[in-house]
Amino acid sequence: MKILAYQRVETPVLTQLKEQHDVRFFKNIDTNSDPAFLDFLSQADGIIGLDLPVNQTLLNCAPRLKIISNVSVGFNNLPIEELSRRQIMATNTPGVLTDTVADMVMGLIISTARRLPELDRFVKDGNWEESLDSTYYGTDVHHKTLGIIGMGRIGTAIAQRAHAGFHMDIVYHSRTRKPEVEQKFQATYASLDELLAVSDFVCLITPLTKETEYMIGRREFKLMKKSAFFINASRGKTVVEQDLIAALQNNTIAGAGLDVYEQEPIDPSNPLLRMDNVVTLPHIGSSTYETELAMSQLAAENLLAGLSGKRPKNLLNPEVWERK
Ligand SMILES: NC(=O)C1=CN([C@@H]2O[C@H](COP(=O)(O)OP(=O)(O)OC[C@H]3O[C@@H](n4cnc5c(N)ncnc54)[C@H](OP(=O)(O)O)[C@@H]3O)[C@@H](O)[C@H]2O)C=CC1
Ligand SMILES: O=CC(=O)O
Repeated sequence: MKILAYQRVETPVLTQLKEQHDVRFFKNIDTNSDPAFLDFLSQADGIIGLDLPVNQTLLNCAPRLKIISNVSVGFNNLPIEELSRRQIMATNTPGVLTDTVADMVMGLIISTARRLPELDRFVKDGNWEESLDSTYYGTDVHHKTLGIIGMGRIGTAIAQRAHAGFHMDIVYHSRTRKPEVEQKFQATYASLDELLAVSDFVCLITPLTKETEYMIGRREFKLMKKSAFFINASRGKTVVEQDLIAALQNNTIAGAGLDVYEQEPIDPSNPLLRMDNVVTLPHIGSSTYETELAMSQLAAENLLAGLSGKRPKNLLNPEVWERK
């Protein structure tokens, strides 16, 4: 089988795949014009990789394609209906990254509230010359109210940490109520507007879909407390980034902790990069040695199952399988 690997597949997994199949790895290329990529795509039976922007044009260049296996839980890069129409399977990697991403979100909350990166820079720049005054104080995290938008796998793992470790009050908004989460973590369900109004930390961790695209903008920032911190680990396009920048510039909210952006990698001229009250991470929610390896392994299992006529464990479009 010919397998196209894109952007991120961990080396041990790539090596294993290469033992059985004809595998080509592509990184940092233009998927619209790179001749070697387009040539291999025209023969590819399967694709494995991170965030390949899949559209009609790309699919028209891939007549043999049977499966696209994302090395991520998010799959907003895949046009699922179009893939189904073409009888191409799509898979993702849910679960194996849940705890790692939740840990990172707690890190973002604490870093933002306690100003850790800013104060780290302060010390390293040689500015710590006397005992610090209130200019450098942070904000408590423990016993505050955490609003989680998107109470799925990762949202639940964040709630567990915040409840058990930090004694936070959990308020959440999701498409459906989660009785188990409410009972286990004493979480309260709220409308989006209610959540925004009561939360000290607003944490966004939904998938990017037609419904969640730009769900947080000027109106929503205005509903938040002036002292609130906004944390986004979902996808950049769930937020109107210009409105976030304005909310931070106008002190509509107190700060933000971000792992995702409208444009990734972020443009160096983006004003978010020059704000001390904003912690900016380079989309590293799942990026630990253990978890990236587990994601690549799961993605490879999904890919190999699909290519050998078995039902992949994490099939996103079961209709393709049912029509076989
Ligand atoms: N920064 C990073 O590195 C990472 C980011 N992510 C992002 O996190 C997302 C969530 O992952 P995961 O928790 O595993 O996914 P899940 O599918 O388990 O959870 C998603 C949750 O979002 C809720 N949701 C969906 N649409 C809406 C909506 N319109 N309004 C409110 N809530 C909504 C769902 O509600 P319901 O249960 O009611 O359907 C569900 O509870 C990924 O899709 C990805 O975009 C993931 C991993 C790493
Ligand atoms: O952003 C990462 C993912 O797994 O989704």
